[in-house]
Amino acid sequence: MAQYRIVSGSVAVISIQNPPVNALSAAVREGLLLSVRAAASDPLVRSVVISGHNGPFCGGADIKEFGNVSHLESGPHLVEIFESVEALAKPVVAAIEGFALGGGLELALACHYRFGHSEARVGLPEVSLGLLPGAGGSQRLPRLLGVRAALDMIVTGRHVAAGEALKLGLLDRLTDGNTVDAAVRFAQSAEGKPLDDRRLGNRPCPPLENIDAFFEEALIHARGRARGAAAPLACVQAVRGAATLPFLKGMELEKRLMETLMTSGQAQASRYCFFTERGAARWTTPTGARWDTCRARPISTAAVIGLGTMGRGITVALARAGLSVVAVETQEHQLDEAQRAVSRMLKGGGGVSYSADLQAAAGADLVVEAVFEDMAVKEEIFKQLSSVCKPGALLATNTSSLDIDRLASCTLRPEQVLGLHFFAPAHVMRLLEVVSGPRTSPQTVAAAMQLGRRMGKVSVAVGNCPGFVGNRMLKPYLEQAYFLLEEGASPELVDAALEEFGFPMGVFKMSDLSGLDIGWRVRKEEGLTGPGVTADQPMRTRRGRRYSPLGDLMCEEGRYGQKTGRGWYLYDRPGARVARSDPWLRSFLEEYRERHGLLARRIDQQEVLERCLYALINEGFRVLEDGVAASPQNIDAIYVFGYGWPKHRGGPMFYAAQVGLARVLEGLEKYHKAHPDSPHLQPCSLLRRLVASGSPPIHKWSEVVKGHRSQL
Ligand SMILES: CC(C)(COP(=O)(O)OP(=O)(O)OC[C@H]1O[C@@H](n2cnc3c(N)ncnc32)[C@H](O)[C@@H]1OP(=O)(O)O)[C@@H](O)C(=O)NCCC(=O)NCCSC(=O)/C=C/CCCCCCCCCCCCC(=O)O
Repeated sequence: MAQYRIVSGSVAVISIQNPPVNALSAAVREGLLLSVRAAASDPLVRSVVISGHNGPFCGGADIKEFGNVSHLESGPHLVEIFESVEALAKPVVAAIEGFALGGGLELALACHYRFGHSEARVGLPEVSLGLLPGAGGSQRLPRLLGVRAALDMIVTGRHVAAGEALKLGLLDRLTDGNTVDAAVRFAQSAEGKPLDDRRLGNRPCPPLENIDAFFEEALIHARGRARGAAAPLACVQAVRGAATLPFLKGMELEKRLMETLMTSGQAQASRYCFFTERGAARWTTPTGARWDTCRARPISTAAVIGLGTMGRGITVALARAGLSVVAVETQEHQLDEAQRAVSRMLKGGGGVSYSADLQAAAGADLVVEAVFEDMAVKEEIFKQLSSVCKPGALLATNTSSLDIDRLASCTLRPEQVLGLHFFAPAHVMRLLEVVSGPRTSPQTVAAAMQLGRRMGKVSVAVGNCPGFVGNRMLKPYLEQAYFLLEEGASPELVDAALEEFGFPMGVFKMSDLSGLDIGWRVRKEEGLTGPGVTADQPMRTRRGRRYSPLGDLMCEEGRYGQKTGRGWYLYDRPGARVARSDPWLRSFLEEYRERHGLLARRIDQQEVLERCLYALINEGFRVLEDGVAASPQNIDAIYVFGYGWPKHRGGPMFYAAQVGLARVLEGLEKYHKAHPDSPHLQPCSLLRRLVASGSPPIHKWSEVVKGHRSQL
């Protein structure tokens, strides 16, 4: 687990060996400490190089051990090992290839010199795991870089490229060649030289003026960005310790803060997200296809049909992944504008050609249709693509809710039809829902999942149903928010509750951002509003269920959200982003309630959260029951990476487990009793069964799900 060898007569090379990322597991820690002691006691050894075996230096502490305190406590502790490294009376050089992250960089900081490959990256990303750099990183980095630069790295957790790390003084030298060889040569040149000044634990932190004001401001800033996460604030406290306390006292503070974080629900949730993100690559589909039994055909050319906002973003995402893309827009004026916009985003041409003719898609391996949400238009395009495109080409739609199977039926190659549901802006958002219908072939899914990875997306394979997974679950959430307005809440109250929970924006601000007219169009297609609804129908009931026409009424007033400068909030001008409360809306809601005989009551944030989130979670259980998502982890990945669900709360299904399934069930029962005309509040049978089976942990839910028959 740590290889030890002597090279060039006097240099001990200690190589961390734990593929794939050389994480610091108990066995590695054991090996590392033994090796350091061996180097210390061998009189022939005059210097030491620490490297990673087979490429990467070290991905940090072994995150898999974090859930288990006995694992964490077995083997020597990182702090103890790093102290031994720093105290060594022989120069120690870290040879960093690939990455040095978290505990990996903390190890490098304990070394006396740091050599990096020019393509390496370094960082302290513990904050995104709900932690802080708890093996001396929060104390050594500020002593090396100064408080400002260290605080930025620690609070954001960002990866820093080698070039920047050199400029910051984090790396001493860079090489384009073999890092270990260069480090060995350097170590030999440093043999016998004094090391006191190279030990960061001996150094004071570079002084900073107005230190109290600096940290007060840093805390306010971190609190604003943390959205309820504790780790960023603890990071600020720890760095303040580095700036104001002697090293050993700072280390004690770091340890206390780390112990609190490590055992917190937030760290557990963040860790869960880390593995959930990676687990999505091991996909399965409702038809039984699996990631490890299908070979993907490579995709190197793509066509995008329709160059509105989504089509442009998709073009950029594909081009950035190295595909050669032809972007097709049949409306000439839109084509020119799109070409300029895409070129701007790509900062140049970037392998994209443009055409106004669908025939241009003929040679593509993959076509992504991204025209507006109109089934008839999409059906026509799929019919044409079926004959235009080469055999074997995959035909994808970027619809956010329409039936993939219906589109597949318009083609002569239904097994090659799928949904690629990108999220706006498509070149930025990490999530991709890969939607397969009953006839989509496993190879098609495999190719799409592989492409998603190339684009740097978290790709989640889901089944076909209205809204797929994400938007299907969003519907009951939105519906409850509307109902709450009818019952007496304001958009500000609902949004404040959700933002305090950790969403970047509440449901009404989100609705203003994406445009109220989108949902209006969908409701018209579904026959819930518009000309198909006769005057004798009750306004607040559809198909025997409670219905809120509030969104429709807003659209009839021309209030589409940010784009019209008015929605649930008021904006300075169309397209402006800063939401202000609108007195008009207050009167509008009062008049609406009066017209419908609704008595406004006092609603608190707790009710907002329970009504909106439990309804969404309940639909999540239905999604699992139907087999549309393969696992609760996949649902959580969708919500964290596509819908702004706060990472430190793990995703809706994880949150339900953390709250307690019995409590969620009880809440739903209570609210359904009070609102029997709202079926989304009726607890789903899977939730009941899970509670009846003693609320097993989330990774065992699949055993209960298996008892259900998939409806797909
Ligand atoms: C950039 C990466 C490293 C690589 O990316 P990529 O090449 O794309 O590969 P991936 O698909 O991401 O990963 C490949 C597989 O490797 C697994 N993996 C990755 N990193 C780790 C890791 N650090 N540990 C374990 N496993 C890891 C990954 O899951 C993949 O496997 P699989 O597909 O899931 O099977 C990228 O992977 C990356 O970014 N990794 C994470 C880097 C990171 O965040 N590092 C920081 C880790 S935290 C840390 O280092 C902390 C250090 C200080 C610890 C101090 C401990 C003190 C404990 C005191 C508390 C006491 C508690 C007291 C309790 C009580 O009260 O009793």
